[in-house]
Amino acid sequence: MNNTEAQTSIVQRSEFGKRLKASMDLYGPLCVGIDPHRKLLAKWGYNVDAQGAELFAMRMLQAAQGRAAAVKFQMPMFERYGSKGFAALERALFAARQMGVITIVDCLRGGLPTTVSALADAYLKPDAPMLADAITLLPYYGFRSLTNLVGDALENGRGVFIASVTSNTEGISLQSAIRQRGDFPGQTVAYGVAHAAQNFNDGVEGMGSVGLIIGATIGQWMKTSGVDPSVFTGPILSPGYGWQGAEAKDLKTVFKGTKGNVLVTVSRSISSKGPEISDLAMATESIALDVRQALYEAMEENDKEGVPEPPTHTDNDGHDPALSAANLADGHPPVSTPSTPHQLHPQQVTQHQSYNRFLISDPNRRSRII
Ligand SMILES: O=c1ccn([C@@H]2O[C@H](COP(=O)(O)O)[C@@H](O)[C@H]2O)c(=O)[nH]1
Repeated sequence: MNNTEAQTSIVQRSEFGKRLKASMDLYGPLCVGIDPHRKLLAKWGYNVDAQGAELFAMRMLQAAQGRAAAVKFQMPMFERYGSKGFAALERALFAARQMGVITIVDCLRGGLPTTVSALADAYLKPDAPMLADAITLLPYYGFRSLTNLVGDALENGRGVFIASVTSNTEGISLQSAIRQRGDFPGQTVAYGVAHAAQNFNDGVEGMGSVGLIIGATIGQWMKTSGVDPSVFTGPILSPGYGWQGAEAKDLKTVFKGTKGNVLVTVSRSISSKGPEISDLAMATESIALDVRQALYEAMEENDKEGVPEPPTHTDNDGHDPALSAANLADGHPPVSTPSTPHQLHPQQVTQHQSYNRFLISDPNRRSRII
């Protein structure tokens, strides 16, 4: 690879993270989940079929546009209608692109490398029929089974979210299991996933493009999981808030010390307020505010524990004029400062120093997040 190619590759590899971060800076850390549950379609007065799912998706998109950083489509809830369901998802994704909304397709897939490579053709390559900005993946065939697919995503300026600690409490028994051999022996399954994902983000300025899924419901299991979200520099997609029971205090516990890279995805707590777009919009705005406040306080938690806070330069309202929405919309990259040491389990420190190296310590982050 020559220098220009290498440069292009670096730009492409960081593109999704930069776009998502700019959107989070503009609209806050909420992702609106578009899950056309059959009960909701009936409640909204739609047919329980592909057309109903599409109409539902279009309404949710309108409520999300300008109020949330991204939307997440629940793929199996379209797939259940067969080819018509896929066509509905295709059109909803096309509409989202036209509206400038960042899209995640929650396909939660995993498999042998050659098999999952087909997902890049379906969702991530420029001529993909269901082109999305990112997809979700399951790592339980081993993280390396996903390596080529992750590479395809990055080379096309797109991203992935890989399940590390899922929001269903049953998941923790598998995810906190200790690896017996292979990569990361002696560490939990979830830790190995987080570390392998972080490797892709190392060296990327600002937020990376390889994300994790960490449920907001699993506060009591965080230590057991072996995962420390505060040292991860890619985006973290967090389901579980609202309908599944997680509250603001849980976001503060799970994401203590994170640096503006948590994207909370909320579906039923918004869609259950439909079908009126004004009601959906109100629910979106209200949840967006609560989530933003909770994550801001989660960031502060770490500051209280002695991590020095760099000086901020704000105007009287506490906003940094240099980081106005317009400025960020112009694509100005986030400012990074050198990393700050973080507490890890001693075994983790010796074996996996690099997991700890890339804290995003952003002097302007307060004013950007508030
Ligand atoms: O660990 C996970 C991974 C994915 N999800 C998905 O997120 C949404 C949550 O919807 P709510 O209605 O806000 O509960 C849904 O699509 C799940 O399949 C998850 O919940 N947990």
